[in-house]
Parts: sequence; C-alpha cells; structure tokens
Amino acid sequence: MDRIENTAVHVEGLCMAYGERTVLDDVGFDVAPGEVVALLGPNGAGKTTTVEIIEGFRRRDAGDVRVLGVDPERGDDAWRARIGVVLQSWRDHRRWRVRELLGQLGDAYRPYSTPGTTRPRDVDDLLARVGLTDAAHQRMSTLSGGQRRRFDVAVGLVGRPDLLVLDEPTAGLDPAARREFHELVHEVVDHDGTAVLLTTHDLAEAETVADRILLLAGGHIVATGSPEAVARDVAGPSEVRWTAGGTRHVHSTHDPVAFTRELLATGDVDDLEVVRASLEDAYLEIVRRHETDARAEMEATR
Ligand SMILES: Nc1ncnc2c1ncn2[C@@H]1O[C@H](COP(=O)(O)OP(=O)(O)OP(=O)(O)O)[C@@H](O)[C@H]1O
Repeated sequence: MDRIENTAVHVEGLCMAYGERTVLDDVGFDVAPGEVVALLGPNGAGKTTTVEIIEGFRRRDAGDVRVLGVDPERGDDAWRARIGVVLQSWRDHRRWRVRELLGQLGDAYRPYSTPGTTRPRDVDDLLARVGLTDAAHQRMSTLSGGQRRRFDVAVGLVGRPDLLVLDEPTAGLDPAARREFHELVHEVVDHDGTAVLLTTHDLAEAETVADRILLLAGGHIVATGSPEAVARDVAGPSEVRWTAGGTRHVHSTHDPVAFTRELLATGDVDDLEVVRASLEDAYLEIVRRHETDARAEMEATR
C-alpha cells in the first residue's frame, strides 16, 4: 500500500468503454515523483480518456486509480490544488488580460501553500518563463494560437503542482517555443520534483523530455521503457558507419558501444558515426504489428 501512496500516479486494471466501443482494457502503469512519462499512441488510442480519468474529469468503468494517493473520483479541492492540468483546448476568458487572468487563477492556490511549497508561483516570473512578458497586458482574444498554448502551460504550472498532466502541450508551438517548453519541464522536475505525465504525437519530443514512454494501442499498453530501450528492443540493431584509409564501412550491431570500442582500439579510424534505431521506427513497427494482430483476430472471430 505504501508504494501506491508514494506514487504520483498508480493505475491498475483500468477499463473504459464508450457504448459498445472498448477504449481502455486492463491498462496499468505508475508515475513516480519527479518522473516524466510520455503517453503515446495513434489517434483514438485512448490517451485523452486516460488523462481525463487521472485528472478526475471522467469516471472510469473499472480499475484502481490513485493520483497523489487519492482516487480522482473522490479528490477534494486541496488534492486538486496539487495537480496542474493542461487540456487539449481551452478557449475561454477572451476579454481578460493575460497577466490579470493568470494572477486570478493563481490566487485560487493561495490557501494551499505549505511551509515547503509557496503557492502560487510568481506570475511575472512565470510569464517570462513561458515567453509571454511582452503580451502580459494583451486581451486573451488577441493571442496567437502558440501564445495561447504558452498561456495554457503557465496555467498548468501556476499552482506549483506536484503532478503536471499535459495533453499535447506543444501542438501548435513553433520550434523555439517547443524547446523552451522542454527546458521548462526539465526545470520544474529538477527544481520542484514535479511528476509529469504528457501525451504527444511528437516522438522527438518524447525522446527529449521523457524518462519513460508508455505506448497505448488497441486499449492496452503495448510497450513501455525508456525511449532508448523501446527503440532498441523493437526497431532492431544500430548502424556503425566509419571511414578507414579512405574507405567507408557500415556494420549493424545490437551493441554499438562494444563494437565502437573495439574499432577505435585498432587505431585506424578517420571518421565515425553511430546511427541508433529511432523511437519513430519502433513506434511505427509496434503499431503496425498491433494492427495486423487486431485484424487477424477480427477475421478469426467472423
Ligand atoms: N465522450 C465520448 N463519447 C464517445 N466516444 C468517445 C468520447 N471521447 C472519446 N471517444 C472515443 O474514444 C476513443 C479514444 O479517444 P481519445 O480522445 O481518448 O483518444 P486519443 O488517444 O486521445 O486520440 P488523439 O490522438 O486523436 O487525441 C476514440 O475512438 C474516440 O472517438
């Protein structure tokens, strides 16, 4: 029990259907404090459904879910104050000005300050961190899509959450804003020990920010591990490419470190490159395998 109490998110045997359509079938995973976990999967795989259940916005059909030790269906305001949420689309408060609205939303967290955790975060500092200082006095209705997304991330962080749940946080952000967001995630994790659960379709993003990925397909978690481990296990060997005496060589290996060490010991290498299997290769392969299996199962039951 202690293990579950100390886990930021604990999900076990989670099932969810919309009418006849089963979306989640016996899903289980944990997120530890200070861990960044990316939930991946094709369109309609059930990522948003999963995060909405965790946020307490959607009732599940079955399974055990604990978020910061509490069942989200029974979470009170003090529990909610410890969770930062960035939804897929949040289009309201058009007439408010940016700084004013963030300050107002932040004030709701004030009663939940503790001796070790000052709530809310300083609004001007947060606006600077998400790149909205220059837009601080603009009305919400005048923000661009990307600025609006930066604001959404600020809303998720303003209460200095113990758990931050983000649904496609960087959709619509330009590459610079995307990189700033990744740095911000690393900072809140390192500084505050925040646990982060995010959904994304951007596999490079998952590789950059996540300690661990969960790949959801056909209602199940079909792969889990560090991005490197999943890529290595599924997508096959790495390629070592090198030049020696003016000649190019290529060798496929599951252990590029050992191979490279031996190669360098020969002393005859002018140029060296290791091309690892990418998470994208692994993702496409897992989803393809899963879809083939699901089709075969459907045909067998006809
Ligand atoms: N309120 C609802 N009522 C009925 N069906 C729903 C509802 N919400 C989601 N669904 C269906 O459940 C499935 C999973 O949807 P969900 O939004 O959780 O997937 P997702 O993995 O987040 O997809 P995407 O990557 O497209 O955002 C989809 O087939 C969707 O059409």
